[in-house]
Amino acid sequence: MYNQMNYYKIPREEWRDLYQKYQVSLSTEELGRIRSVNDRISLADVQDIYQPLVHLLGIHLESRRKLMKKQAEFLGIAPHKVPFILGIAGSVAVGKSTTARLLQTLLSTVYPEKNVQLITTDGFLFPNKELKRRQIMQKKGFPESYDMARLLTFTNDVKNGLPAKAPVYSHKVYDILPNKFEIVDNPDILIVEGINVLQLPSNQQLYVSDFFDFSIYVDAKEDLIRDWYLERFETLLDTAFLDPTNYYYPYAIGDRLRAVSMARQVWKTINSPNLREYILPTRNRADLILHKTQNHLVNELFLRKY
Ligand SMILES: Nc1ncnc2c1ncn2[C@@H]1O[C@H](COP(=O)(O)OP(=O)(O)OP(=O)(O)O)[C@@H](O)[C@H]1O
Ligand SMILES: CC(C)(CO)[C@@H](O)C(=O)NCCC(=O)O
Repeated sequence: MYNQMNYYKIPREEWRDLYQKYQVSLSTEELGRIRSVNDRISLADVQDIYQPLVHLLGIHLESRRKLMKKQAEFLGIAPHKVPFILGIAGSVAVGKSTTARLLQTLLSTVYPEKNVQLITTDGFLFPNKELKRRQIMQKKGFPESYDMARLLTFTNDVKNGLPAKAPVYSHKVYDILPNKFEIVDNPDILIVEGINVLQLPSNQQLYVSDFFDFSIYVDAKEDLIRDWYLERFETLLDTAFLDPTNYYYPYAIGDRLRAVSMARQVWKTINSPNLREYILPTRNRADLILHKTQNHLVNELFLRKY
């Protein structure tokens, strides 16, 4: 373990051994659930990286619960449930949603009595129509393309125990789906995943992360992330092939090399500048940085000291 500013830098081999004695072996059924999140997830990573992480999250959950109880006693009010919110940040295509779904599965396995819900901030993008009206269609994912006020209200409602509705974005349609919502109601744990969760909205006084009890930044070298983006793009083409309503259909039936070169261009002109200018600068706000290398394997972790 090394000291690095306000983080402990922990190599994989050390992290793996930290909580060894608490590790539980997963049943075939549990492994099946993990496989259904993404069948390429390394089971060595599940055991060596994500299981200790769930243990650490358990420590935070418990201390948060105790603090809330003591604070209620101090105020002389009845203790009430305050959902624990876990934020997951990082670049487009770095693997936030895969990490989020994996943690949802593991947390639900370790704490079967807890209701663990998950949303992505993609749903808080303005619809394409509004992006066009504002002439920022080429800035999808940049801070100005999100309705951050709505995301803040949503997070505030969840913390206050109110049912909250999150709009839904579809990669397949490349737009917000009209009249479709995810309802978050009475969770014990809510995972909020998105490129912007550690950003400060320009015209607001609050960070979304003010509502977080723990935050994770998923990190990797940009060249690798770009490759993962391009690989995912090709997978999207493979599924879009038979569906003319799919946004990617024209690319799927056209020349493959041209389609991939178009995706490279999107990376270069949209997702890469967004990463460098707006996402990467939020990394140092995270409580934990998960650093990935080839094949999404985690090689080191940075845990905030205080
Ligand atoms: N742990 C992992 N093991 C193997 N493959 C992974 C892992 N995490 C992510 N991937 C793959 O990397 C690609 C990007 O992952 P994912 O869609 O989860 O990223 P994301 O950060 O949520 O992207 P976006 O911001 O665009 O929604 C996908 O093709 C996914 O299958
Ligand atoms: C929806 C976002 C912004 C974030 O997940 C991203 O996946 C995206 O669509 N970016 C716009 C450029 C592109 O098509 O990749």
